[in-house]
Amino acid sequence: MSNSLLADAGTRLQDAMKYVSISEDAIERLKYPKFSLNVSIPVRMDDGSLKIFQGYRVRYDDTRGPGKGGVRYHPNVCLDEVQSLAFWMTFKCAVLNLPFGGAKGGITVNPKTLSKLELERLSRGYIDAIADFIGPDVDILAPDVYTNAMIMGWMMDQYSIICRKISPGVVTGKPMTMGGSIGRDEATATGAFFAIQTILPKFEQLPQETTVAIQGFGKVGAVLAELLAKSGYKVVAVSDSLGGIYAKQGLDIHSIRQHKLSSQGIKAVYCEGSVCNSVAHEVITNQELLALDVDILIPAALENQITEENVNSIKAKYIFELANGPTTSGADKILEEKGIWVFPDILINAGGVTVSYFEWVQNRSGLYWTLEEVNQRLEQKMVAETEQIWSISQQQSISMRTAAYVHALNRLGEALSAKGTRDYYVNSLVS
Ligand SMILES: NC(=O)C1=CN([C@@H]2O[C@H](COP(=O)(O)OP(=O)(O)OC[C@H]3O[C@@H](n4cnc5c(N)ncnc54)[C@H](OP(=O)(O)O)[C@@H]3O)[C@@H](O)[C@H]2O)C=CC1
Ligand SMILES: O=C(O)CCC(=O)C(=O)O
Repeated sequence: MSNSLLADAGTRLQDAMKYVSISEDAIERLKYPKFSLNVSIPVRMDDGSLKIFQGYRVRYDDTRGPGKGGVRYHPNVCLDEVQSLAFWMTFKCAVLNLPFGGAKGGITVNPKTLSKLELERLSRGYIDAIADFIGPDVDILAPDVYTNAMIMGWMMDQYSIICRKISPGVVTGKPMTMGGSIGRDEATATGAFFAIQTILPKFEQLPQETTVAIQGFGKVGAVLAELLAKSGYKVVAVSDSLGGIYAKQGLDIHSIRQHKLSSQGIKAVYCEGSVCNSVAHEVITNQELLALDVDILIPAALENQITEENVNSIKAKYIFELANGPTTSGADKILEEKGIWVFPDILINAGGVTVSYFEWVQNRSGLYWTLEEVNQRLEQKMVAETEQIWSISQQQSISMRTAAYVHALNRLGEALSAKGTRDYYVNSLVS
């Protein structure tokens, strides 16, 4: 592990290693991504010019099943970030005991500058470039930052065209009309809600006495904000890429969400409006939001938000990580010393991939479930794994993050050892 974000992610492995009895060979294997692909994607722009975009797909590990993970469109996407996101997917799928390994993809692009047709050509071009390396039994895609069901639909369609057969199982988070699962759009937030509702009673923290600040008001942050507000929590601050708003008495999340959703711009894909201009409230920066004196802080945007530089300003009692990798390992240690509880990404945001798994199962069986069935199964899994990680944390006197890695490592170690030694030397699924 030589580069920074992945190296930082890897320190979590080192911390957890002390509490598991799996082979050194298995740990050594898990320190490196199994397979990283970097592609150039040519796109004919609306003005007739040709633009080349950089795309990535990383399959970090596929010992427990096909690679699984989202695709991010963002100007800062790079190989190091995608490898780190794929690392986290590996442990997340093991935490939830899903029959998947970890993968992730991305394109370096500001998608808000593209027209809908350019976005479609880019998405189809990405699949053309990586088609040999993905598949329903190889590596399965899904949405992440600035990608959505519409984009997943284009990707699934392009893969089906290339394979000359309808292949819904290659992508999850699709539109319902193309084999998507009911409940997937809200699943990451719903899963986090189930985990929060399992954890807070252990601290005798009641919803109506709990203030919440949420950074990021997209597919996961906005939905969780609304779920929490509906259940009596006081959501006092929310933010997006342009800044945030704060109201001591609590925000009207439903109206703010409606404002954001109704602000789809002329490009007709991304919301151009910000929470900042949705209602008349005190406007704050993202840094100010992180430092608010609230009970719960929920980072739901990007990685590296709580760092050694700003950690001492954090006043929340509990941090629930809805984003992937929002807390650096250095900041984590300081939060622990300060007695702030951190509930880790690989557990808290795992509801999305769990319902992606349900979607993949439904695609394979051809039988589609009701929202009640999806949410019942999601709740069962989130509550069971949250309780198990809580027990490990209490029994071993370790943080919830280290406990989550211990839980995942035990499952990964078992699978690696069941495979024997060949897998340590041969990338069997990579031709
Ligand atoms: N979607 C999923 O199923 C899952 C997502 N996650 C993780 O959750 C996080 C959010 O993903 P998702 O909601 O899907 O993404 P979206 O693209 O739907 O939303 C991202 C949100 O973050 C905001 N944002 C972007 N940059 C910043 C910034 N620098 N500071 C503050 N806010 C910012 C965006 O603002 P604006 O609206 O102004 O663009 C937007 O509100 C990511 O870390 C992702 O990896 C984890 C598991 C599953
Ligand atoms: O639904 C999925 O497959 C993965 C979602 C994702 O990218 C994530 O959990 O970070």
